[in-house]
Amino acid sequence: MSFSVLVAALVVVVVAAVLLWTWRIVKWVWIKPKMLESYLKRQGLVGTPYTPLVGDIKRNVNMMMEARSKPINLTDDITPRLLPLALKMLNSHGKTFFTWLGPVPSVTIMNPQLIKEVYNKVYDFPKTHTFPLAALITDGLANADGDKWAKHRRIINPAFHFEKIKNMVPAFYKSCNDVMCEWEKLVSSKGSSCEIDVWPWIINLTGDVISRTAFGSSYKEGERIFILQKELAHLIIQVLGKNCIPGYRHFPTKNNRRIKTIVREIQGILKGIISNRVKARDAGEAPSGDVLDILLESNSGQTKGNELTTEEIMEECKLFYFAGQETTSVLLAWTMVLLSQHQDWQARAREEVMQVFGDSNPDLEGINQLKVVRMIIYEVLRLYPPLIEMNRAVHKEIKLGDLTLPGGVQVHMPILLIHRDTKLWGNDASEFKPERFKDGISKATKNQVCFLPFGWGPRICIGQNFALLEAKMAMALILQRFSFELSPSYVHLPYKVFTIHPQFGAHLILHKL
Ligand code: HEM
Repeated sequence: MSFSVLVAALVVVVVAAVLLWTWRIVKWVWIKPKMLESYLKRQGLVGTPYTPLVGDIKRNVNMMMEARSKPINLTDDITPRLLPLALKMLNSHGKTFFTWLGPVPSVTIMNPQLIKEVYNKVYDFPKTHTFPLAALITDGLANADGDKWAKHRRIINPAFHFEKIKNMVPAFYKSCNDVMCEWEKLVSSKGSSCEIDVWPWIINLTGDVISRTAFGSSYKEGERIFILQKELAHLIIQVLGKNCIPGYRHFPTKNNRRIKTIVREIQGILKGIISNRVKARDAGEAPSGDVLDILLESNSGQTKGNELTTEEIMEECKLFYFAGQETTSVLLAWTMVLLSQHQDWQARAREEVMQVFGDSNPDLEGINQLKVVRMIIYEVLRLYPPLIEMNRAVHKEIKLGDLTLPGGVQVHMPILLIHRDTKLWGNDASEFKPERFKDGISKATKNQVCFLPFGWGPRICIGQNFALLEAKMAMALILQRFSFELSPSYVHLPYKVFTIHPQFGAHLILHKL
């Protein structure tokens, strides 16, 4: 073959490859989104106009930035700050519409019947995997789908049975009590009251609880994971904004390099903890009853080939840190802020705690009797759900109520808007009224699927009993020892990181009782 023929062949191959890639990109960025858009519009659905590649990401960020630039009062509606685009669409087009997550149409639903269907059909509506980087902290059960999810859930379930969690109450007490003692020292150093930003303390408290309950005897190594996970989450949030730049997470930037180093270090620590535990089990040493032990026990009871690998157990342990710590800390922070604002409810909750425990240490039996505290926690979860929205993917055409959803779209459930929907909760939906939960969740919701702080259906939060017990223990101890109010320096700025954080902390004035 002559040289010129070789060059011509090469040129043909290169041109074909360029054409193929151009076609793929055009299809991804324009043809497919427009086909999906007309499919949805033919069914009468209204949506935002499609902007190639970025969709509504930029619009949403701009709206959020604008909302964030204006300070709000504690009594103001927080939804325009947190879900501005969904709220605007809801107000102008009703409860079902679509917006764009990049080139993917995201169909918002708020009807409890449809929501129930989506949550129940876990195989038809899997997780979305929109942000691959987020999987570095939330992989494992929360990110798995289909049979893999079912297998992991079956093996992990025993670790979160109430029977097991109740044995962790002393660990909850220890972590909460340590923080109370530190607050007492701070308050005493200033007389009988003192301003404290309780937010960082609460983050450490919940991290400490997970280190103790998940890794018991390996608590110190667990603490190091907690510190690294915190840094990792912070770095990932910075990179998420650049998600629409293809391959950005692989660029050798300072952030990306640090992310890789942290991931390696966490994996090294976890591998060490797990292999030491496996050795201890093999040597017949008594298990310590922490989450890891129960998980290993459940795993060893599986038939050959059905167990989780060490890598999979490591992923689950990482997830417990993030899922358990991030969510419970925001629940506690908003509970303290709202009880500072609603002093009448703070007094009622304290009265109940004092009636049940007096000056004694809170225990499981007493915690189960705390009805007012439970009502307050539910109401905080309704008004400030740590996860304000949830998404599911649609891979192949499926009916959902009267809609037919094509493969390639997503379903979006705006939990925060559903929790404040006056049609579902009454005209006082935006008010803090814990009494709506006095006869339990089913009465408050009139048996509709509209109270979703922990999700719903087979994938409902595996750690909800754990979180509620921990939150009640923390609140019982706080109410027993302190009264609290908002400090003049408190600025009410709820903003979304993964969950809703108090942007400038939670500055409260604590009075020693
Ligand atoms: C106030 C505290 C908490 C809240 C509000 C919360 C919320 C949620 C929600 C909404 C989901 C479902 C997500 C979805 O369907 O897409 C979920 C799942 C999950 N949560 Fe929680 N969570 C909390 C505490 C915890 C704790 C303490 C743990 C563990 C220590 C935990 C572990 C998990 C796991 C592993 C999943 C995935 C379950 C599955 O997909 O089968 N969570 N959580």
